[in-house]
Amino acid sequence: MLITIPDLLTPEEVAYMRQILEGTAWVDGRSTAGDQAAKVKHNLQVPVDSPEARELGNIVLRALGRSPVYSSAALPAHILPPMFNRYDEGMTFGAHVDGSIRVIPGTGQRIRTDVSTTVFLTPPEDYDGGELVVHDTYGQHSVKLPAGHAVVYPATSLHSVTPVTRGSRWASFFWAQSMVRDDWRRHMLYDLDMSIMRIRAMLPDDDPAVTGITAHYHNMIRHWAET
Ligand SMILES: O=C(O)CCC(=O)C(=O)O
Ligand SMILES: [Fe+2]
Repeated sequence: MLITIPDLLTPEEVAYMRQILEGTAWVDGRSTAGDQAAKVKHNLQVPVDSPEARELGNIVLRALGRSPVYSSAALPAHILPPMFNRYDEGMTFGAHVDGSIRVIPGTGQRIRTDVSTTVFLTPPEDYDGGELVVHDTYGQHSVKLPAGHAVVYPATSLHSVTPVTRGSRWASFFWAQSMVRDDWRRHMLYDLDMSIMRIRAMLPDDDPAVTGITAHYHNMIRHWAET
């Protein structure tokens, strides 16, 4: 399941983040990649433990907290500190699967990466190439979104970023461990939640159809969630 979240960040947040990122030190992105990914990874990143990454990461986390769509799609139990990357002309990230377990810097806590997110920070007209391509059982999905928009996809999928041929593509990316580790179950819960919202727009909240389907949603979560 691939879900886009329009306007996760406000234009002011994007502008502020870009201004801070302009002045930060960028390092080779291979520093945080596993063996296979490192061989196909050619980008730059802000060091995870830098003050800038922490401050900007908190802005992203606050934005996620405002997004019912992110909560419903990811059902996050833990979110890793958001990271920041850029692809200048000629940079790319070949096909890879993200490492399944990551450690939260500083705490040593291990997180299972179930859900991946990219938040675009550069307007699409400012660069060519740089599409995020996600492979799933239905084929390949190419994603390039306006600045401030996010895409959420299963960390289990093979994905890549096509070479940037003009300009520079900046983004925030991060992983969450979901309360529901199985992508198909998360997908069903997300579809059900969206249907409940549509039904609630048509019927009063005390209608037995609304209470019944809402109870069913919560009982499925109770059945499947690990907290
Ligand atoms: O830049 C992106 O959109 C994705 C980055 C990525 O796949 C990764 O760092 O593992
Ligand atoms: Fe990745």
